[in-house]
Amino acid sequence: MTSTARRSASTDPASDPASVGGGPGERGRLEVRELAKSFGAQQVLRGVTLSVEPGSTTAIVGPSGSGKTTLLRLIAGFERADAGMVVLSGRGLAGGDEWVPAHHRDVGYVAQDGALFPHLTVGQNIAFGMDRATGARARRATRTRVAELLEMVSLDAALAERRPHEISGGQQQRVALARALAREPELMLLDESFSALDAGLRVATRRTVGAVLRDAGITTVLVTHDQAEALSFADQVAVMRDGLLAQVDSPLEVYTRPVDRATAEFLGDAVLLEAWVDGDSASCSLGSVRLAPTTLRGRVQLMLRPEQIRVDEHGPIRGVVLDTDYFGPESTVRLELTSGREPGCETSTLAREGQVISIRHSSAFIAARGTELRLRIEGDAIAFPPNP
Ligand SMILES: Nc1ncnc2c1ncn2[C@@H]1O[C@H](COP(=O)(O)OP(=O)(O)OP(=O)(O)O)[C@@H](O)[C@H]1O
Repeated sequence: MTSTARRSASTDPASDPASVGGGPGERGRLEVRELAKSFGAQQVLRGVTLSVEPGSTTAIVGPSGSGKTTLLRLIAGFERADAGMVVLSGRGLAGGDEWVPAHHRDVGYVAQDGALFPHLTVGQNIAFGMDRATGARARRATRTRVAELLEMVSLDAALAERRPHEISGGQQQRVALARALAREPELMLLDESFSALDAGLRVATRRTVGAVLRDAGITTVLVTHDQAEALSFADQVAVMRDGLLAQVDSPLEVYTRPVDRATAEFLGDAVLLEAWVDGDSASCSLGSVRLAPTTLRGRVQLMLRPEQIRVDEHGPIRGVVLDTDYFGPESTVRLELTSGREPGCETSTLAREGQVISIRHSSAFIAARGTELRLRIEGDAIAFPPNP
């Protein structure tokens, strides 16, 4: 766990904005403390604490209805929390006696559909948030700034004269970002901002937007339900479940060291096996598997990512292909484990012929049903408490 995550997991509710994080001098530092919010009888946020370093990017992921958008709206100032506080650059925005309205928060917000004004041109949309310019010189300055902002988001300045329906969805999202950037916010909130785009455009737009925000040093919080997007876009991933953050860590840590089974399964496919801890390894149907550090003892549930189980002609584990799910560069192969370990290879007391596992495999070679493959495990497995 990173130091940021450890701080984020703290339950110490600070009441003085200036004492939170790095204090007033730290432009762009976001601190969210113990935020709670209910709608009627439904408690949607149950004490969310999160630190975002200045200029860094955090992705909030979680299942539908877990409270991601509500958290973002509280940070933006579109809703009031029942308890807790929001501090940006050492300035209390919400909590205690503090309340700064949304339009005074130095916070940019880009919605899923961009929410451009359809009756205004692209240029007018971008200029909307800028100071009202009067006089020829001020109008020229606005035009120059609009052109700069269009260039910043990799759009041709000629698009300024078009209306939103005359440009593509990806271009609309970039215009929405340019409009939000025009106000030079300290914090940018992206609410499912790439979800409406198709796969290729989505990756390209995400990359451009990410680079613009990083280069401008703007602290960014992205809400997404897309795990791959969160892992690739952010410096820090916050996994939300039932109104709480289950884990806040680097993308690598949350994926390879998830704190519990639900987090592991939410972030990607998981191979889960009954196992028995034996020192720093565990015995399971795949034999003896090295464990990531754990305090658990005895019976556990073991988690491996499918890509950790590799096809290797000298591997000690054998399985017969049941079927293959092809999806472009990779396939998921379902295998039934068979006996017949190599001499000298430890036989697990939990070894079970007939157990079915899924692995990920390069699609360059598609194994036909009935083929016997030999396998080995790469890296450490994670131990979770056993199923009750
Ligand atoms: N203004 C509101 N009034 C009543 N209930 C609300 C309101 N806003 C959100 N909710 C409820 O709060 C819960 C969390 O909603 P929220 O939009 O924060 O979840 P989410 O994690 O962003 O979900 P999704 O990924 O589907 O957008 C949902 O059950 C939702 O119906």
